Amino acid sequence: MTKQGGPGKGQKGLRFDDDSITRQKVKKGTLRRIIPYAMRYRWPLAVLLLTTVVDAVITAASPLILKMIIDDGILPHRLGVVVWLCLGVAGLALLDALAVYVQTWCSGRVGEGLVYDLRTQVFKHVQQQSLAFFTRAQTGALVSRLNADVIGARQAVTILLSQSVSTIMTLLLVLSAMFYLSWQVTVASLVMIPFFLLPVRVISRRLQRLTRETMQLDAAMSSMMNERFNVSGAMLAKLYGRSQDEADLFAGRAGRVRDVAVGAVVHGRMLFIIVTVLTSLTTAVVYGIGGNLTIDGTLQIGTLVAMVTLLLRLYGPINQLSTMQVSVMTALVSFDRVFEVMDLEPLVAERPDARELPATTSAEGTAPDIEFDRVSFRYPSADEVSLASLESIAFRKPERTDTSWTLQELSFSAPAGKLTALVGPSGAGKTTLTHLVPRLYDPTTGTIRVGGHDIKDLTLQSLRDTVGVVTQDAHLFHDTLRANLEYARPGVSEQELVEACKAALIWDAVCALPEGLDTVVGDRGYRLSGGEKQRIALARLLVKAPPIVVLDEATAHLDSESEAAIQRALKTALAGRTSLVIAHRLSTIREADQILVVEAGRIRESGTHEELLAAGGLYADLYHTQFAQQAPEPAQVGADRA
Ligand SMILES: Nc1ncnc2c1ncn2[C@@H]1O[C@H](COP(=O)(O)OP(=O)(O)OP(=O)(O)O)[C@@H](O)[C@H]1O
Repeated sequence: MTKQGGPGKGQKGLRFDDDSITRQKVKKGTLRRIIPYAMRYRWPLAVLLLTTVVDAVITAASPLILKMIIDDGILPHRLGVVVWLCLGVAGLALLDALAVYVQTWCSGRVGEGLVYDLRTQVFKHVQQQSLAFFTRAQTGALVSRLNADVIGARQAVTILLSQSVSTIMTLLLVLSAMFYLSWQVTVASLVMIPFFLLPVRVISRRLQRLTRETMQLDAAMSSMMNERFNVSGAMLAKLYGRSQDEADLFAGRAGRVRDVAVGAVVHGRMLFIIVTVLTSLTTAVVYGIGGNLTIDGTLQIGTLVAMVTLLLRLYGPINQLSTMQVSVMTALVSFDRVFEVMDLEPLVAERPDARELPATTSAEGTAPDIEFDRVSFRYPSADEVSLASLESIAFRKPERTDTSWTLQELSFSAPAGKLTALVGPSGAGKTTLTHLVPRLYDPTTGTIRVGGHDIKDLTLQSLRDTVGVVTQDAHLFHDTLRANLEYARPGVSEQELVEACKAALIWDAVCALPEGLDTVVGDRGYRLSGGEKQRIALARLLVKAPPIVVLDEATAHLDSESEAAIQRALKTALAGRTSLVIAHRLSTIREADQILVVEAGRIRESGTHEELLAAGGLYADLYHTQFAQQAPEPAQVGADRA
């Protein structure tokens, strides 16, 4: 998340003008890495280069024909020559149009193909990152890698190959033609060019920086919109009465985008003005000197016209040549930024020789057990999981010291098919512990085994097929209930969906919805109550039917009817499964076959409810402060257990 000094105030934490972001140098070897991408399109690229050469030849040749029309046709009154040469010019114009058409098609094919390749690769790679990466990287910055940078990277291939070949070919051919026609006029017209090249270079460099900064600021702006326009962000702004501050903060960011964009437009225009002035001055020189030579009779009038036409065709490539280095650098930096994301090794990776976890069912006695063997865990630091440019905040100092262990030397076994409850004070590390089982994070030291297999030896797919997780605030996609449930197991039958909903005691509520299972839910859809959402999450778990269940019970206080419904639904969901439950309800704790008391990242006590109460330790304290008031009437306990 973006660190903020406070809405509307100076954004000290944000460093958009950070050198690491705007002045990035291209890393060594980037060019070499681009080649395989380009090679996939070698045929369209070859045609692209061929048509570029054809275009350059026609550009240089047509003024020469113009000269011949005037000098060899019009002046000596030879109509036949004029007609044939004009037909030649028309033919060349058509050929050039065809060449440019094919060139554009090939360039689009290569460019868009490259955008597709890079986008799909980055998307897949980002999905493989560990949860730690997503807790740090800004969504807007990530989205901009897939949009702006990927498009910038496309330029690298198209500019590098087609523009550079076209520029160099045109320059060589046009200059040769000019020298051939009159070396004196050519030299005179070229003398001024160096005086213009220096300012062009300086301005292009500034333009490059401004373009990069615009990209970064745009990413920050879209990040802010992403955060503020989702339901939770919008609600927070309203509840704390910060709408005006938010508007001011946004106006500040939009203002910077405006200022930088104005700078970019002005610099771009300055380049254009310089080239126009240069063209006008040199045209004047050519007409001045060439006119003189024509009056002398040294030059023919057709040669003079051809010289001026060639000169006008020279400045486009000269301008491109002076800015090409900058354009190529900008495009290469974009490639670099895409590679930077792709080089980020996922912290949780599958071993090359990973094995499938043998399929098990949830039938009593066949679910695998879970074993923690001296497991310690420390949350990875920022530079291990993320990139400064994805956080919009440069790392200034190491974030943590080696002593900040979240879990220390945990050893326990959650028996197969049994319910293990985790209790403990807030911040003790219970959620962190459960995140290690489906490998959302990997332990820093120690081993976790499922069914006797080290989970690091298993394929991620088979592990995640085996472990089902229900978090406290279950997320539902903005889609129909049916699609949300099918997400757990694509292809599940209607009958199974209905059964899962019935078992999670949510079927009646689903039937009461405007369109039943086809009601759109999630962030922008139909709002379900907290209890309903929990039971939908349980139904989704039942659709998946995993042998191991990791569950974080809702802390929200529910009315006794909903509480009883969830409790019954839970009993069904957990039956026969190896369950690890972060328990907030006395009823769950009483049901547990084993209770682990977690405090400050360690397991302090373990046993059954009765044993731990009798021991009079931490659990007994917790029981009296947190759970005792939930104690139901004796009659209800009896009913629950029945
Ligand atoms: N993504 C994270 N990065 C860094 N530290 C984290 C992260 N998530 C949690 N922590 C820290 O780890 C510690 C344990 O947090 P955890 O959420 O596991 O506790 P908990 O026992 O589940 O608490 P609660 O019952 O309040 O949910 C806390 O000090 C927390 O600040």
